[in-house]
Amino acid sequence: MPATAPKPANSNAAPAAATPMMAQYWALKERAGDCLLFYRMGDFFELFFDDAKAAAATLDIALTSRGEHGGKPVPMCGVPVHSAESYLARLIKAGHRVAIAEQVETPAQAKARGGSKALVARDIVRYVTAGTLTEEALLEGRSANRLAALATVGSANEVAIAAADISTGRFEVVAVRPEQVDAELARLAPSELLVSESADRLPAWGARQTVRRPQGDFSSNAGQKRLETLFGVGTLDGFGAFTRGEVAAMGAIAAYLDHVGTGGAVFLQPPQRVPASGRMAIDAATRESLELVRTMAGARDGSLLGTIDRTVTAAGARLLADDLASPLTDKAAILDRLDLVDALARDALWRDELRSELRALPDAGRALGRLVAGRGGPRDLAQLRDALAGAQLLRDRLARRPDLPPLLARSLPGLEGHGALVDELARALIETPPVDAAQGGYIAEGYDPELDALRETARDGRKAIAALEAHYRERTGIASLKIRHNGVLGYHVEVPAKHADALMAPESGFTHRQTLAGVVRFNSPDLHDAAGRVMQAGVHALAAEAAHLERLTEAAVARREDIAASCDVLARIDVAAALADHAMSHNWCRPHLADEPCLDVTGGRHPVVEAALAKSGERFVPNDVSLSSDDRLWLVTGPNMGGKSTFLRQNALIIVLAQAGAFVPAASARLGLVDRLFSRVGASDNLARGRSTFMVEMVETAAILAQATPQSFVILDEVGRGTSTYDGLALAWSVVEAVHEVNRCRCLFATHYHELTRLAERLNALSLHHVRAREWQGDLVLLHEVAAGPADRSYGLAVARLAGVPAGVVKRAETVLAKLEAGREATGGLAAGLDDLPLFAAALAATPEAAKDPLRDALAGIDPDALAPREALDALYRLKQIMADER
Ligand SMILES: Nc1ncnc2c1ncn2[C@@H]1O[C@H](COP(=O)(O)OP(=O)(O)OP(=O)(O)O)[C@@H](O)[C@H]1O
Repeated sequence: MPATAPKPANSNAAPAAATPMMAQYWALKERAGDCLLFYRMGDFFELFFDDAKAAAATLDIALTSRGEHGGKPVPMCGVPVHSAESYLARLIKAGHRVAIAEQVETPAQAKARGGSKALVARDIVRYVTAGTLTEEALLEGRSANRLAALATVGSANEVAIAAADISTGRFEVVAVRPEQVDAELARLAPSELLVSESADRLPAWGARQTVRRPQGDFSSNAGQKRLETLFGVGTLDGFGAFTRGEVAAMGAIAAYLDHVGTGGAVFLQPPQRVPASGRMAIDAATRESLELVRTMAGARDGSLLGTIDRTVTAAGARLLADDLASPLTDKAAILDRLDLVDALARDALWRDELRSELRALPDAGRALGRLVAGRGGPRDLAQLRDALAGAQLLRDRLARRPDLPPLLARSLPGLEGHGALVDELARALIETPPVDAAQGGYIAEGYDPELDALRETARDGRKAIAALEAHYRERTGIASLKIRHNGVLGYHVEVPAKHADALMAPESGFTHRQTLAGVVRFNSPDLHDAAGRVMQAGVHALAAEAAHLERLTEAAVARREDIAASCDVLARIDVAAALADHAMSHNWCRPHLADEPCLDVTGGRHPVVEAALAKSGERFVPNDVSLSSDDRLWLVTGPNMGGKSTFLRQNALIIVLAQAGAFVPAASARLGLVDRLFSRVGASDNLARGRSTFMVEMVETAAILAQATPQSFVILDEVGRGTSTYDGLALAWSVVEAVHEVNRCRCLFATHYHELTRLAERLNALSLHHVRAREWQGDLVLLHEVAAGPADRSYGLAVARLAGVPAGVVKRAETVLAKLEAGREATGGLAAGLDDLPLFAAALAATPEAAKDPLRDALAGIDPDALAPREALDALYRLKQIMADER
């Protein structure tokens, strides 16, 4: 949902009657565009007009008004600056973007500049947007937070997507075909997506925020320069050979980061090209229906990820989400991961040890992101210190182990080399420094003798002040005399009002400062001196600490790429150990990768359904599957609620897990690598995208038929049920035939159309299976067991009875059913006559689809008599362009 805060009526120019403040507000609002404008007023950020209404509604705070505009009160709301972060978090979550307008001079400076009435200058110093957050409070630790940009270059055939997670610096780019855009965006799931304002179509996949940016941001030439500056290199060649589209997409990210940070640094690692070929293609609809990392409702809990995630670090959790979202197709890479999980699965002691070490490590990746962005503090440096020290210890212990799995052995060097930085940070910082540097006190004693001396002076001064208090009590005889400190007066002497007279006397040595209801406050020359020493030493100490902080931050930032590499290794170990741990406690097995397209699973389970059943003490019934090139399409029938969908999905999930390099929920599993995975399960309404259920079903089915290869795996659940019986059956029939004859992929097809079972006689690689059920003493018992052969009947009425449909209605349905079945026997039923159909392949051959020829089509669409000369010339140019595009 993009933020929509329309500008006030005539925002381009303030009306003559506008106050200077409103004029300034409008100028800033004009620049903020559709972002909510946080306008700094003293200790508050204030919002006006529609911004105020939108923010007040989202934040549930009071909407008031300030002054008038055009005779009407100006709506206003405000949030305190010190707690602005939590309000920002809620606004961002609700889909808004926010522009922060700060005061950029002090009132004194304003006065010096423009006299006593001058307005303090304000400027937008930063934009807070979903994709560009680095604040810990605003981020979900266990999820990646990506900003993506979609660029199309030249002929629309080159599309590239760049994605950056600036909280960790990960920066990737992928070139895709236009039809892959949605799948790729669904994999990346960016929280903010940039598209050019000249793009004529937005991708169907909806980011939480889609932001249109100027066309110039997507220019590949400008992009190249921006990226070279960002990375401080003379050429991008060192990072890889990028296409123009890729450079344009990455450049758009760099331009946006410039825009939102207005100059602030961001942390991006050198971009990595993600080859579309090394990963399993999973389209957006399939991801959604399999609920890999989010449920259909958008929650992590209840997804595959939420169910199996046992990682102990936030970076591990983020990597596991990435792994599940993008399973591999490279056998060697999968085996590498599996070997590591296997080794950790076999050695529980080692696994536990590693996991407890990892658990103790802070999230160094995000701490580094904040430091690079200039928003880091002493606590972030301490997190780096602890994480990197931990990484080194881990490396040393791992290096001593014999038989390290190859992936781990190769990764070890990535954990080293931080010794000098860790030593420096260890000497410089106290054990647990504060998040914020403002109060000081984070640099350790003994690190800097000058700082120690300043602190000593301050301490001595405070001691002297304490001594003065005792001395004054004695001298005045007032036992309740106290020396206090506050922000306005600094150190002062305070006595109850009844004793004040003694100190008021001119010869007392005290100077009156303030009289309050019960107490009177004084100063004295000695106190003034001591306080001055304390204050001066304090100011100098703070400055010295700040200088150290800056230097240490620079030292850490200089090593950012090595630090990020170490974080990646730690995350990989965490993921493998977590998967091993889950596998062992749930009896999962290591999958075997075969060279031929097959899927042999014994005792397979659906991890999410199994976990849900376990909560209510129920047992999941494991099921087998065995697909090969001779028997690659299983038609699964059986009663509603019998477990068909569950069976289909569990096999898709087993494939995803196996190719992500994880163990799988089965007693044994063997599979040939899957290049593309498709799932069309259930007819969930997709009214949000403006298509009817049946339309969605057909669009997705069309995608499967167009793209599935013999290496693909497809699950189809009740295709055709969204339309009339005859249309549905006819479509289901021809889809099964096409999958069998043309796509030739492995496929599980669940259906209620009993008539489809006749296909088994005609299609030799198709076999019939059913989920078992029994009626016992009038009740339906669902066994959830998959068995060979077709279902004997559909049990629809028994399920209706089970669901509590009134007995009278079920009884009536039984009468109707008996009539229908009698009719079926007489006429041959729904599928009567299908036996005479020619085979699918033969039918296809008889109606070859005319080869597409856009030039011919365009020419056919032109009526020369109806064209003016100018239009005829345009038409000629169009034809030339079509020809050029085709080459
Ligand atoms: N193997 C199993 N073991 C135990 N319970 C199961 C199993 N499979 C499914 N179930 C239970 O049965 C319920 C229904 O399963 P599922 O949705 O897969 O049935 P279905 O046959 O696809 O139904 P419909 O035809 O109505 O879509 C599940 O929510 C689960 O509680």
